[in-house]
Amino acid sequence: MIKVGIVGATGRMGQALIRACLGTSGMLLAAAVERKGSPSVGKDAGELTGLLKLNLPVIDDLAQAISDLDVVIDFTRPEASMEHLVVCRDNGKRFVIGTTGFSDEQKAVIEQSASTIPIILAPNMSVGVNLCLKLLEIAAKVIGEQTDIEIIEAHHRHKVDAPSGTALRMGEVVADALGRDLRECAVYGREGYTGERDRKSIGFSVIRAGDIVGEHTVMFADEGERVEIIHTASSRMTFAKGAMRAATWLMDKPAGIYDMQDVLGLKV
Ligand SMILES: NC(=O)C1=CN([C@@H]2O[C@H](COP(=O)(O)OP(=O)(O)OC[C@H]3O[C@@H](n4cnc5c(N)ncnc54)[C@H](OP(=O)(O)O)[C@@H]3O)[C@@H](O)[C@H]2O)C=CC1
Ligand SMILES: O=C(O)C1=N[C@H](C(=O)O)C[C@H](O)C1
Repeated sequence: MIKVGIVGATGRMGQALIRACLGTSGMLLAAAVERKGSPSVGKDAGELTGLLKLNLPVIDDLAQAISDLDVVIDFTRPEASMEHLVVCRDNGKRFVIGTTGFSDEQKAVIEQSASTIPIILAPNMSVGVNLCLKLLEIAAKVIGEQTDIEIIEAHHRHKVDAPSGTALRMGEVVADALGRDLRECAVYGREGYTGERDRKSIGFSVIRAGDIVGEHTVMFADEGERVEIIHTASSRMTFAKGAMRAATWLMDKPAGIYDMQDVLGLKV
């Protein structure tokens, strides 16, 4: 059995992760961790998820449980994930990170830690989004130079980072395929007298509303025709199942930094 620790256990993704873990044969939910001061600490992880009692109380310190875990899955906040990274690194444990919104400095620390432990860092663990990333690479190479490229994403009202990690990764994939640097060509929202569009720019538009799980559209617009690659997530279970697949895949991997393209064998 793979012994799994889930941090952010009572969050939107944490709840889906617990359900996915319990529904995956070969996996054992061995720890459910929340932030210090959370009202969930001490309550049963199964009952909090609306399931049967698991006799697994939510704890508030990953370090308490780490020696008993094979892999830690973290969908929380960048600052929290950075703390959990240190616990995993110091204890030689595999780490699956779904959190988004990291700074460049935080990403550099994650990459350094991957010289010691195996880490998966992926802004979107759904199979469909990762297939879309591959399709985007092809589309950018075929029609990217002649088209205007715009990325539109929509998420629920509680999301705290923008654009989404997925939208940014989509932008990076397209920019890389075209030999552009996203840091130089990205345009984040437009307002006022903007002037005409810079043909080499990649535009980002963000919607935050209601309970939208996650929608991403990448538009390649020419005169006379337009290609759109669209992904719509209708349930968080798609991300949670991807995280279980990632954790299982990581079990026999050496130290290093990986993403879902590695897990799904899409890197060629
Ligand atoms: N890679 C992927 O496929 C996906 C990634 N995400 C990303 O996952 C992250 C979480 O999203 P979501 O579940 O919607 O957010 P939520 O706010 O619902 O959940 C985050 C959870 O983390 C908890 N938390 C915060 N700090 C700590 C800490 N120090 N230790 C332990 N737990 C902590 C929060 O507790 P409290 O609420 O009490 O503060 C909360 O329960 C986001 O960055 C999101 O973008 C989301 C979906 C898919
Ligand atoms: O916060 C979310 O909900 C999601 N976040 C991820 C992101 O930022 O890309 C993935 C997914 O779209 C849901």
